[in-house]
Amino acid sequence: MSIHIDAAKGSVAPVVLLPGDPLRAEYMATNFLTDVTQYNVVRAAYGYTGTYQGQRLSIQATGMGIPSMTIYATELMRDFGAQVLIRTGTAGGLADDIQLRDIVLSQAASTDSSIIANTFGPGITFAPCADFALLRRAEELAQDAGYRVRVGNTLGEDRFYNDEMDKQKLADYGVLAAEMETPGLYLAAAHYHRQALAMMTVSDHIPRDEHMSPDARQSTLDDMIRIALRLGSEAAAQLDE
Ligand SMILES: O=P(O)(O)O[C@H]1O[C@H](CO)[C@@H](O)[C@H]1O
Ligand SMILES: O=c1cc[nH]c(=O)[nH]1
Repeated sequence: MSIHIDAAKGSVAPVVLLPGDPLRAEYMATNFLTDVTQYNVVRAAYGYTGTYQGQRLSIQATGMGIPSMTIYATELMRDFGAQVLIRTGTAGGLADDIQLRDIVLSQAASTDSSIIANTFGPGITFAPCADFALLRRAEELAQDAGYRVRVGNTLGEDRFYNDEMDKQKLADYGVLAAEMETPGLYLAAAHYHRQALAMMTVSDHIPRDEHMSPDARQSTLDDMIRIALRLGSEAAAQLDE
């Protein structure tokens, strides 16, 4: 067990999907996995392990924000041996041509967080980025399924409510969407030499003040969840080889 995950070693699979919302973790486990066991309830950060298309996968809620994400990502990799981490989140669109329901794959994660400076000191602006093999395969799976998918730079911001930040400028520089965890995930994965990818469904468009209805949110998240599960099960099969 670790400080925030009260589970026996071996109860977490090498491939872990990471929604922020614990209820999304429960929804994913209940609706998509078979032979499910719940391995964590500490702080209601639910964790489940089950089977998808013959492969053992885990789903761990990470909470909101980079500090929370880095706790779970670190403990999963350091204490439970997780090798592949796939975030299944939501995001607010920034770019003009992003629409609600799009799936965004975070190729690189810009941030206003201090974690980069805390890690590398002044003078270095480390660029947290996705594992390329996961990124390429996720895009392929989404394209093949006919989903609208975008790949690019995302913003992992420290504050959900932040009207001081010049988000228009970020959009002008190609940042597709904003969320709150991916820089922490990519930085932790780089530290432990593991593979990570963040995928987000666009649930809001920030400049246009658009928001997905609860029904649309549910069905569109299902599309992303299927891509993440398929990607995760392929990664698990490769780890077994
Ligand atoms: O839907 P999740 O995965 O929680 O992700 C997004 O939603 C939360 C904000 O509402 C933040 O955690 C943000 O990153
Ligand atoms: O961080 C987030 C997540 C969803 N929608 C937003 O506007 N921001």
